[in-house]
Amino acid sequence: MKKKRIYIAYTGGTIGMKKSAQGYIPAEGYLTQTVQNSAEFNRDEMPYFDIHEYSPLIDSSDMSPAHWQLIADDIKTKYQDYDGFVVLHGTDTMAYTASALSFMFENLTKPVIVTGSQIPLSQLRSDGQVNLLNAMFLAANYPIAEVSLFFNNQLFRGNRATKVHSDGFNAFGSPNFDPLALSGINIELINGSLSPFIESELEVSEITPQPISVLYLYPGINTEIVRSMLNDPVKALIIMSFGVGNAPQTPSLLAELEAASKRGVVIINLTQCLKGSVNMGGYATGNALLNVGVISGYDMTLEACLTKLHYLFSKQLEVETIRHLMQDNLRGELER
Ligand SMILES: NC(=O)C[C@H](N)C(=O)O
Repeated sequence: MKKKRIYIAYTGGTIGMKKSAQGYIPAEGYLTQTVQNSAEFNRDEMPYFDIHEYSPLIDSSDMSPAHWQLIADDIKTKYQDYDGFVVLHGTDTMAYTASALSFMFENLTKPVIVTGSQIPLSQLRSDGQVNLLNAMFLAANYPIAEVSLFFNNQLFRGNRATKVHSDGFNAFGSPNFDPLALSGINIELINGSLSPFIESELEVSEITPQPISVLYLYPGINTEIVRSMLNDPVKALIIMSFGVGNAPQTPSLLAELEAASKRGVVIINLTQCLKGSVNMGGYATGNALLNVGVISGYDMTLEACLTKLHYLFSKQLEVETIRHLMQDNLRGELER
């Protein structure tokens, strides 16, 4: 069988960092040289690969929608020349980028796997080699045509993954959707299916920064705070609510939400709980939100919800269409 070719878009993150007086910082050229010169990455069983090192390399806390666009456009340019794509990325906002890419790509017929590490390759006990090696191997030999995130021997659907551990190797989870694949002694497919080879033209949607507020509810929250989060130019508010989608029934707070919804702000209800879905029919406290025009985000992650809003608002659709599509399953990001 013909050896596969993998394109590695290296955007930054801990994986290629080195120590400095201020803490870890991205180190130009270090990762690229280390991987190119490593016997392990050049074994016969491994695919051919090219690494494109972005300039500047960034800590993923500095990622923005403009970077999502850069990565998506980069992959589009190389799409016909490679069999699969790996995006090397910092872990802090990795789930946002994976979610954003999942919405931006239409007709994806090749795997795009986002990965990184918790300890730099330059340090002892790094998880970088295992993560990158597996991501490349999976992209070449287990092509699942979607945007996924590989970490700690698990391949997750990108728009279902979320960072759950700040300093463990098991940094990511996918609380509402079992992994696409597990990498143990054998590679085991769980929710992923291997894609038949189809020649197709990749479409990339443009994404532009959107003014979106995220409101994390807590007992005693006052209406002033909520009002300030709904001020112009805010186009959408994501409410991180209690339990199955409940909020305090304070009349002034509900009135603010209703007024905002009536003037076209898209208000979405997500749960603060890591696992499970929103059901605004469960309690009167949730039903009150439904009655003032709040829509359900079901079991979406915050990352999926926020990037989906960016994607839909960038298309300049009618607000009603956006409300409708936010509740539809577009890329496997939610289950109703
Ligand atoms: N582990 C990491 O990659 C964290 C780093 N701050 C980043 O997100 O770029």
